[in-house]
Amino acid sequence: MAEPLSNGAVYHSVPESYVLPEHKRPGSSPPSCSAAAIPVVDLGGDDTDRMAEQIVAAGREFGFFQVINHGVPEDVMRAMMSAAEEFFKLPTEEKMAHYSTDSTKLPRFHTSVGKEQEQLLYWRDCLKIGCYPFEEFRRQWPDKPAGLGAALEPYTAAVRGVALRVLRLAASGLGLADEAHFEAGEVTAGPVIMNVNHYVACPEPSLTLGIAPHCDPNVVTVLMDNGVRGLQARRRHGHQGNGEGGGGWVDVDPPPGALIVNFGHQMEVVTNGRVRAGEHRAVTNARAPRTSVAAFVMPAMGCVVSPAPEMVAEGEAPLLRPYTYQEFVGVYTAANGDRDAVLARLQNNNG
Ligand SMILES: O=C(O)CCC(=O)C(=O)O
Ligand SMILES: [Fe+2]
Repeated sequence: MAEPLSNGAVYHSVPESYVLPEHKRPGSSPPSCSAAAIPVVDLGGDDTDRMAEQIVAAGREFGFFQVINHGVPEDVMRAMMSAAEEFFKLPTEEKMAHYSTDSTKLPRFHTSVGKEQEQLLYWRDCLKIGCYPFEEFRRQWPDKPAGLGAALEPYTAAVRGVALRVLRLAASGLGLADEAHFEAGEVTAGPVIMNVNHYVACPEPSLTLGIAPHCDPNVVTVLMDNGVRGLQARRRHGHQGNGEGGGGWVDVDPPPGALIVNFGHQMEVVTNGRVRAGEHRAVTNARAPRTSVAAFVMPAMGCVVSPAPEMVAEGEAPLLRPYTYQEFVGVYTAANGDRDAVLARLQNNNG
């Protein structure tokens, strides 16, 4: 079992098991130029056509954008972030009461990817929490830190609202017949699951990563961090639907109070590649601990995910073969979230 990094050990160098082979280290691909900043979409006001257009444009290029004037109250965000930070300061035995390498367990405290046997470790601890529906999950929420339970409900409700609003805007920007396409189907009918990620300061950030490059498995994720940078999004080159062609890494540097939104694999599938899943990774830093809270709006497990009819031109094949979300999760877990490996196993062979 790998020892969670936040359990109190002091690291003056990166232990061997965290040292990535050279081609996987954060500095091995060139950074994008600064002009490639992640778009900021203002959700205030009533110019919904502009918002929809910006969301679709950002979805094409990055699968990533930031939202301001999103309506999530500042105190709700602050309470969630302080509870998140407090969790990792708890005494080791209190955190370890939730520790598990069973990826189906909730809540679950783990480190790195969180599998039983990991040859190569990532510089991250994580508390995964089932959040919504509240009736299903509330009684399992950790009772420490004291503010966590009270913070989870308003925060989850608010960011789920932002996620659904973004999906309505995306549907309209894409020209889907039903603005509620994503709510009407089962692709947003599953739970909201949260990753509370924590990256302790790392003595040698060039040797390791907090999270390896991946796209989230779900349809849309809303994320906030504690103001310490570390999230990077990959700009995508190449033409639509082509799994290749990852560009450089761009720092996601949100303005104060902003939320970060990224589309997951299911968005790319529903739009048949017109909007991309945002590939991202987390780098570490030597100065300060970083905490991030990622809320995943999930499909129902039995959901058969397929492109919206309007997103498939005549003669065009769907990117992936039909699958249930349950099957997708199995493939995703086996591939450790690696984008190309996931897509290779679900590609449409008739296309
Ligand atoms: O810490 C971050 O900013 C990224 C977290 C993330 O990608 C995840 O939890 O899936
Ligand atoms: Fe992610």
